[in-house]
Amino acid sequence: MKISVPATSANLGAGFDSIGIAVNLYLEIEILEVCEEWLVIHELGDDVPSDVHNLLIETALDVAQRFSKKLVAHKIKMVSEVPLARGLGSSSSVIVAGIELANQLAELHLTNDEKLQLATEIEGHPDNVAPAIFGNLVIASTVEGKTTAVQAAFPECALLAFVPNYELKTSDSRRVLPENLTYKEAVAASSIANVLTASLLTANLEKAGEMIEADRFHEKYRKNLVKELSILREIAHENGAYATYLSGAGPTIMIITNKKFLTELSKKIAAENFDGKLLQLKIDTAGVQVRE
Ligand SMILES: Nc1ncnc2c1ncn2[C@@H]1O[C@H](COP(=O)(O)OP(=O)(O)OP(=O)(O)O)[C@@H](O)[C@H]1O
Ligand SMILES: N[C@@H](CCO)C(=O)O
Repeated sequence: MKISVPATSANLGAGFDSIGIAVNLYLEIEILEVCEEWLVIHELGDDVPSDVHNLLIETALDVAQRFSKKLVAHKIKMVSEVPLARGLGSSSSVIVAGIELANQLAELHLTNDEKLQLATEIEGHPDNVAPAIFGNLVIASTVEGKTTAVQAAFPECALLAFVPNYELKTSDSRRVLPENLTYKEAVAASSIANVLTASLLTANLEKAGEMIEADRFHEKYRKNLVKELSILREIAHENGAYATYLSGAGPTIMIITNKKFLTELSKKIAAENFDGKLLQLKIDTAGVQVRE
């Protein structure tokens, strides 16, 4: 049996901790034979455990335990196209895969809403795990432990991601955020997020782009952590793009543009010779998938 989970790009600026999209890079796990001890075969480097301490197995065991079930240890093959700690939801992809692993092995028959509730409790916020489960665009809210989400189609466009050659852990990127916002600032920031959502749902990418870049929740606090952001945003503006935002906690920078500008925009960005990869991505509409 194989389980695949898409990468995700969270926040879209003003949708901080709430809005995310699924994109076409995948984590895939294959469940192989029963073993004495859990074994995860992967090529993700020495920092990613291959035993019971791998986040995949930790998540699956945690979920099984919540339903008073025991899982039999298996050998698992894990292959991931999702770069680690780059703002494309690598931890969420493995958490969603771990929930699905428990779901399949312990026959829990979880609904997507139940998977989302569990995934949000484990990840801490819903904006990556929700699109990883449902696919497409998801707008979600978690308040006092209860997660509510709405999935929708993302407007027709092209996505260009610049993935820098350095890691930025979500925990480090959250450390620079303020503890509190004033009431006035919170109202302003959430009103921008409301118009962003309405613009996305009415396929108005010009207005959505304005609202993405008007974010007041996180990018201004994080911009010094990702020096390429302001330069790429300027290039994107000069080349007709709708919006540029810090994908998740960064350092990946996502550009939303009309397909007709993609080639020229890619050339202009490549000319900057930044250390990293430029990826043309598409929206994944399927979310987590299980195949025999
Ligand atoms: N396939 C994997 N197997 C095991 N652990 C993983 C895997 N992918 C990611 N992780 C764990 O998640 C950590 C990265 O999580 P982090 O939240 O910092 O970044 P991210 O999820 O890639 O980015 P973001 O949440 O901003 O989109 C890795 O350092 C590793 O510990
Ligand atoms: N909303 C989260 C996404 C990364 O996990 C953040 O920006 O910190």
